[in-house]
Amino acid sequence: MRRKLIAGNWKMNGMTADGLKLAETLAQRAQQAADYGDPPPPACDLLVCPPFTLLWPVRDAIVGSGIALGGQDCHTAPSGAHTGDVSAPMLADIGCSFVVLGHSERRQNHGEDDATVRAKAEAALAGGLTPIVCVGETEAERDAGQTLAVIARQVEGSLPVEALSAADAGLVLAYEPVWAIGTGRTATPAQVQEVHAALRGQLAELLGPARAEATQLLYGGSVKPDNAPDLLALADVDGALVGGASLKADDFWAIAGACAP
Ligand SMILES: O=C[C@H](O)COP(=O)(O)O
Repeated sequence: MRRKLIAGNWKMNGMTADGLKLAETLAQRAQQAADYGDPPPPACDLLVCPPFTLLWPVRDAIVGSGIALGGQDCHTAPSGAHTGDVSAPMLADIGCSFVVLGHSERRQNHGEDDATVRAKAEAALAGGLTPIVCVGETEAERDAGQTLAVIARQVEGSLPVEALSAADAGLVLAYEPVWAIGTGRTATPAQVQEVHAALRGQLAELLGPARAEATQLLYGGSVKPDNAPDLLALADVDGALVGGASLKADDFWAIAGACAP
């Protein structure tokens, strides 16, 4: 049985006061749920991925709450002359256990291709982090009937298969249709399940059936409290990568609460 993961990708949002308030609110709720069962603890793991500037204060705000911390990107190298970059060991050092890689905004805005994403995922594994590798088709690709082919190509190119096999480590795969990110347009449950089932099948080919069954597949793209129950009930959806709604404690908590026990 795969436990669900609800991950908040704060993207480039939050000054110190905002980020701290959000993190403290989530931590208080998680603590209260764990201590008193009121509200009941969500039947999922929680993860927040703030911008680099907020990692330290958010780490301190959520310590002991059970909420995990993640970065939004990392470099392929562990250290060196890479101005403006942050490495996987640095993220691990500050308390991160996850890192989001290959998000479509990085692919589009920073020209990251599959090979780069794969190298970053290898670096993340070597640095002790669990990579959350993102894939997703554009609207034009979906309209052209290329969705499954595009996703398969991205997975083939982005997944650090050898490193995963060698390290016996895990990763999380996130399906994020580009046309659904930040648009308020969510993929239908049928569209999501079709892609996630294909992802599970491809993982079985690449990593073997047991690891494919154990790998968490997240959906991302305008996940909100009202659509979360239907999406999270799908057979091959093991959680959500939440953008905009993760910036509101009530919404993020409600999405987590939509995970069936
Ligand atoms: O990483 C998160 C995704 O890009 C989804 O963002 P969104 O929930 O604002 O659509």
